[in-house]
Amino acid sequence: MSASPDSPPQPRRFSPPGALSGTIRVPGDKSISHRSLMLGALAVGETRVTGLLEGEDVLATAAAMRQMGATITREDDGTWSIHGVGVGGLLQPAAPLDMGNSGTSTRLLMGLVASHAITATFVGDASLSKRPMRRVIDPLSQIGAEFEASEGGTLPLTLRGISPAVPITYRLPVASAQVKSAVLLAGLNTAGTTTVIEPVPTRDHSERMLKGFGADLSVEEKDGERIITLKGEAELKPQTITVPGDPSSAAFFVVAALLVPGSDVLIENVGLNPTRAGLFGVLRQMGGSIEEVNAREVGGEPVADLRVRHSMLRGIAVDPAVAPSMIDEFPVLFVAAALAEGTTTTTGLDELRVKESDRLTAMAEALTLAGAKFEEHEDGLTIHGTGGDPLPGTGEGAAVVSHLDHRIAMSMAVAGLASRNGVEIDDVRPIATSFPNFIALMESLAG
Ligand SMILES: O=C(O)C1=C[C@@H](OP(=O)(O)O)[C@@H](O)[C@H](O)C1
Ligand SMILES: C=C(OP(=O)(O)O)C(=O)O
Repeated sequence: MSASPDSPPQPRRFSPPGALSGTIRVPGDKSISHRSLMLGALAVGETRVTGLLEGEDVLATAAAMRQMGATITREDDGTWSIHGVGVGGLLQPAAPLDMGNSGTSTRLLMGLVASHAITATFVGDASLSKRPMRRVIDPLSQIGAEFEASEGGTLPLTLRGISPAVPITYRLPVASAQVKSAVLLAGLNTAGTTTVIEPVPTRDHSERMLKGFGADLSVEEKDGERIITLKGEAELKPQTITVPGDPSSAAFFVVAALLVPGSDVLIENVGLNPTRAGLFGVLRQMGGSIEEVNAREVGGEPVADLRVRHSMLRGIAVDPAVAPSMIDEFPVLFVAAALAEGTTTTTGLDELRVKESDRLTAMAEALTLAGAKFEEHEDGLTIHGTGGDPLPGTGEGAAVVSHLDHRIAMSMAVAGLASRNGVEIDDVRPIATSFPNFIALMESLAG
């Protein structure tokens, strides 16, 4: 699978498989994989990474870091080796940085470039070129970087970094780990103290990993807010990193096992950082049988194996406060809710409208086509579940539209497993951005 514009769309039908059973291991965490490459590229010496996610988004980050001077190689056993250039040592890229479909690559790399005296042009695919970049342009302009971008603040854009940059204190206007990380990464090569105030906590991989690489970073909690302080002109020390499995990828198989009658599945090595694991708590609240076994720590992150068994789910009102800890998991939660008993309400999800697609409208359209019942609101969906009956599925000649969004494609693949007639998806190429072996793992569980 490749989302390269040169290859034609790949439609595919996902049909009810019978019970799912067996043991699988999902690929490495996407957020941690991006950050391993970026921080490794800024350390002096060799960083070694095992379990790196080899999806298109992460490979776009690797290519960009190479364009800016890092030496990054994959060894035959799958270990990645990164020789960094040192903080302040990024080189002027000779060509535009192609970010593909990846918001994380774009926003975090904009932070890195902003405090180096280099100029970079960022380009991306049709989905990424619609996504808002003003949220990083604003704080990075405050440090002194300059931008040439369209009125709407979208890609393609050119960023002229500055060194020395001005250290800032920035209060996040949106709950976004990407914006937080962009400001912190810019702070690495900025003399003085950079502070980010986070009114709503988001995934904390940047903080954990910056500390792990030896940056002087501290986090204080005050009046329910997180205040993150980073001392600049850092010297990062190379690390040996084991990337835990991605909970956002495990989510699809957790929901599939809950929905398909008779299923009993073990998903090994799932990262359970509390800023990421919100979905599993919500599914348990709905009555889902998800057991954590062999809880341990991998690469400084909590990890466990998840045993998931088919369960009758009940609709609930999902607390909007958990949204940041499961922000990428709502599309597949909507699928779970579509088969629950009673009504599930979700609110506070405006951010879903600016992901790879507008995930509220895309899921509303896709679930309608598959026969689910719900209402779309400004900031969420209300879903009326079937009470455990399979969804009808898509009819002859009808295909759900994935809008270049891997999570829409994978969520509707799960809906197909839990349907009577199967679900046809217009294009499964986007799945390769975050989960290249998704279909192979699904087939292995279906026996
Ligand atoms: O920092 C990260 O690695 C990510 C942050 C989130 O985006 P936002 O910062 O836009 O919420 C998430 O949706 C994305 O998949 C990965
Ligand atoms: C939103 C996502 O990723 P990104 O912002 O990196 O494109 C995602 O993986 O669901």
